[in-house]
Order: sequence, then structure tokens, then C-alpha cells
Amino acid sequence: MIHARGLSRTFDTKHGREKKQVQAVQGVDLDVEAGEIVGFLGPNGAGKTTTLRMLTTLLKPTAGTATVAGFDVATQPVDVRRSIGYVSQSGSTSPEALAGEEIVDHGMLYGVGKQQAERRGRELFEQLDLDGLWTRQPRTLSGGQRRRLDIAMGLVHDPGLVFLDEPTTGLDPQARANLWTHISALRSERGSTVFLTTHYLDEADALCDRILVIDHGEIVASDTPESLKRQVAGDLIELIVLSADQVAPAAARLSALAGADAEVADRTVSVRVPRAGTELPGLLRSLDADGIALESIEVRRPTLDDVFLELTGRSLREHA
Ligand SMILES: Nc1ncnc2c1ncn2[C@@H]1O[C@H](COP(=O)(O)OP(=O)(O)OP(=O)(O)O)[C@@H](O)[C@H]1O
Repeated sequence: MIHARGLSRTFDTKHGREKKQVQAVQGVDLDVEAGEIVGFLGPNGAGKTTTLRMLTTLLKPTAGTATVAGFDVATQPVDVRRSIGYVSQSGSTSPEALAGEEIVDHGMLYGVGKQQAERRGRELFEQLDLDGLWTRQPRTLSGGQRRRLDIAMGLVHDPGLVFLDEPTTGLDPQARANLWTHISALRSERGSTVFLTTHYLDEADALCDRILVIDHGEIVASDTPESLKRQVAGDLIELIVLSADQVAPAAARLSALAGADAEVADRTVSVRVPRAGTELPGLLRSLDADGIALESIEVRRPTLDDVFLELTGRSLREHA
């Protein structure tokens, strides 16, 4: 559905009199197959929006190629646009028009006949829990309802591929979870392919089959959330020893287990291992044999934030 090779975008900027170039996206290769829900993550300024704008033909690449829904973004932009839905961060509803009118107009803009746009619009209202809101002005809707209306607009011409730019930013947790259900249903009920950017790691974890991580304009990881967590971070074993003199022998045990230096803070010693479950019984036996008494031992499964920290040196939570 989406295939990019060496996709790049440079911006010319001015700092006072000095002209500079910003490499916003540098040689991005990416492949998204039909029916996938792919999350595009990265810290602020990593190049997410610039990539999305190139893939949706709103911005020309300075190098590289991309085909979207089978069409070339540079030479067949009109065909690309007809084949995709794009829901931007700011949404596209005008506050004064009626919600239903907006959706019909939007469909007609894409060349859908009026009757068909209305039929399709009403169907989407039902699917997206917007029943009864056809004649309401978008400004009178709740944040979650407005976001779902934005998504309905992006879908009225029945695209097989939908780009969602930060679909749940600014929504409360309940409205976010509700929108995740609707986004999942796009795939299960319509077979749509979804490419979304997000700052929320729990969103990517809950919703996406695959995650692409971009940093400084380059893709630094592409995998399922589960294997990213397993490969990049591993489980954290964290133990607290009873007395300070047992910190050093405990650290030596854990370092040997992990094949890397254990971290020590006060009486807490920790390491990351690929699978803590298989290591714990042996570890507990050997600590016992060494006479190391524990106050507690805990295992933490890795989170996507650990993955981020490992890959980019930054925590996404700082920006969420
Ligand atoms: N029109 C522009 N002119 C100059 N620089 C730009 C322009 N658009 C983007 N940039 C720069 O390109 C880099 C990537 O920006 P981009 O908006 O793609 O990042 P992002 O990952 O979407 O960030 P955010 O999460 O903050 O939305 C940044 O350094 C940004 O300042």
C-alpha cells in the first residue's frame, strides 16, 4: 500500500542573514502492506509530519520515491489523493456548517455523487457513534465527537488507505479508548489500511500491528510492539538486598546473568534480560547459595517508552 525508498526532504531556513538547510527527513525506506495498522512514532521534530505530508502529496520530496495505493506521489498526485483519506491534526471541519452537510460536501469534493455521499455519510455516522448529530454544528460537539467527525470526513469517499495525524491528541482517556475501537473497526469491518502518527505509546501498543520509529529524519526501528520491547529493552529484574554489604555480590551475580554491568542505586540492583521468567528460578537459587538475602525482587516487563529511551536517548513521555 505504501512503499517509499530514500524519501528525503530538506528545508532552506534563515537564521538572521545566515542560510541553513534542515534535513527534516533523510532517506526513509518504508513498506506498509494492505490491511495493516501502522504507527509512526518519534520525538518532537523527528520528521513524522514531513513524511506524512510527502506521502499524502502535500509536500514534494527533495529526493527519493514513494508509491501510495499504487500511484507515484511525484507524478500521480491526483490519483494518490483520490485513493486515500487524510485526517490532519487540526481537523477539517468548519465550525458553522452542519455536520451532515460538511460530510456530503466533502464527499462531493472527491467526486462522489450527492446521494451516495449522503448514504455513505449516514452509514459512517452510525458506525462512528455520531447518530443524531447530522444537523448539529461541529462547534457544539464534544472533542471526541468532533474527532470522529474528522475521521468520517476522511472516509466518506471510501478510501482503502487512511492517514491519521495524531488522531487522539487532546482527548480524555475514555474518548481515546473509544476512538481506538473505531480505528480498529476500520480494518476489521472495511479492510482499511491505517497509517497513524501518535505521541502516545499506549495508543501505539494497543492499536498498531507494527511500529515505525523515526528519529532525526531516519527510521531507527520497524517491528511489532511486542518484538520491539523484547529485542530492544528486555525485562527488568530489580532486587533490593537486605544489607549494604550484599550489594556488590548481588551486582556481580546479576551482571554475570545479563552479560552486562548491573545498575546499582543504594541497596537496589537491576539488570535487563531478554526473558526474566526463565532466569528467575536459577537466579534465586544462586543468590540463596551465596547467602544473599533479599528484601524484595520485582520483574518489570518493558514498555514502549523503554524502547524509545534505548533507541533515541529520549523519553517520549516528556513530549506526550
Ligand atoms: N517548512 C519548514 N521549514 C523549515 N523547517 C521545517 C519545516 N517543516 C519542518 N521543519 C523542520 O523539520 C524537522 C522535522 O519536522 P516535523 O514537523 O516533520 O517533525 P515531527 O516529527 O512531525 O514533530 P512533532 O512531533 O513536533 O509534530 C524539524 O526540525 C522542523 O523544525
